[in-house]
Amino acid sequence: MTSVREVIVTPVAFPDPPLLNSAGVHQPWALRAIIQVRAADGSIGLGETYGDAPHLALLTRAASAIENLDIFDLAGLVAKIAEALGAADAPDRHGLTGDSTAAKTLARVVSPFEVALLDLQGQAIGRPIYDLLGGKVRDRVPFSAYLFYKWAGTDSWGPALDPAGIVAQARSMIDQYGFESIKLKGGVFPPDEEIAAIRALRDAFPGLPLRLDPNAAWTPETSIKVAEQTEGLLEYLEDPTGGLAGMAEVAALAPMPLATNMCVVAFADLPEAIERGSVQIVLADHHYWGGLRACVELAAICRTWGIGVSMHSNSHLGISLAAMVHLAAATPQLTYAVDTHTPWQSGVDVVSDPLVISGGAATVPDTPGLGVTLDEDKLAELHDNWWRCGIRERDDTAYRQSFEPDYVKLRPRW
Ligand SMILES: O=C([O-])C(=O)C[C@H](O)[C@@H](O)C(=O)[O-]
Ligand SMILES: [Mg+2]
Repeated sequence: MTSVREVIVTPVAFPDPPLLNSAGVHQPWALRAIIQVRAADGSIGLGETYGDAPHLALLTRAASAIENLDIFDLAGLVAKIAEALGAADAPDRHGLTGDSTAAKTLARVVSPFEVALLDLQGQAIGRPIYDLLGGKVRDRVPFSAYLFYKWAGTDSWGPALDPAGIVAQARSMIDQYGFESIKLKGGVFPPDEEIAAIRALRDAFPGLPLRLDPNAAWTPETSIKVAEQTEGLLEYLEDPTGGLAGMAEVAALAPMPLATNMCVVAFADLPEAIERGSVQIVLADHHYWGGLRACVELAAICRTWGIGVSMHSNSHLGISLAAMVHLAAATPQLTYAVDTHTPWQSGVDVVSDPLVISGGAATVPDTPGLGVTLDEDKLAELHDNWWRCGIRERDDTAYRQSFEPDYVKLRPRW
């Protein structure tokens, strides 16, 4: 038996551009936590997750609870962490991935440890993680260009505050990464301006599928109007409005499918969503669904009910990217290009061999486990950033208010 000898949780911070969304604007540093699980034979499994202080406190509790666990005992992993957390809940402040509950908090805490144990299992048997998830159905995982309205920052992207700026951002991102599908983060400007940006993208990139995601910034009435005005332009409309009832109202009239990473964010949300017909596509995200295997289960439920599967992203580094690629490789139902914030991270990473997105896709690694290696020097540097940056919790609203004191987070706003 190979068991867990030691677990190290390291908070890190890396520069993040001023990206706008319906909660406010990204702070200058994004927080993550890097998990290292050292097995008795000396091998190390890696995981990556959110780095907000309340989440970090729970990760630390979980880390001590799993010492001596068999690396193949994933049921034991969940049981031990559930026992360590009790009814703890650590909601985030932005609400961009829906409401928090104790069950979702448990899923969020379990996730990076599950990835790290799968990494160890893969190394132990000499197989890539996708083989532990059922096998690879694709060799390349396509990603989408994830566009944001943004302020000028210290980054090289420049501001994007109108349709021309968004088209220029798309062009530059597509030139660098070869993306063949585009998502625009909306909910920032009045809907007419965002519709104009979508039209400008359609004119500039005639063949590429487009998505718009205002993170529940609109009422159902506004959502229906936008859906009508973007008929034929969007592959899907993501979270136009909040809640399963509101989404169902929109879905009944929208000419395109509705997708979500806000109203179906846990298994408990699925029965009502299915009954109401609230969404046609669910964005899986192993970071809050409870890990890679939980997302495979989610995809199976979606297949049963004829719901499509796409994949969500937050600001992340190369361990999460590798985990997302293994999951996407092993999920036949995932037929949409995956979201990623990778282009916004300007090459900063904690791994020495990050997966590369080129030609719009990442090649699935066939090496044992996750297929990426921690760079101790980079980890130390990003951990030092965490000490220096002073940010302990993501708060897009407060950061925007530091520039615009009258700003309030409103959902819906329009
Ligand atoms: O698809 C989404 O809703 C997201 O990716 C949520 C993220 O937090 C995004 O809005 C962001 O990074 O601001
Ligand atoms: Mg979304």
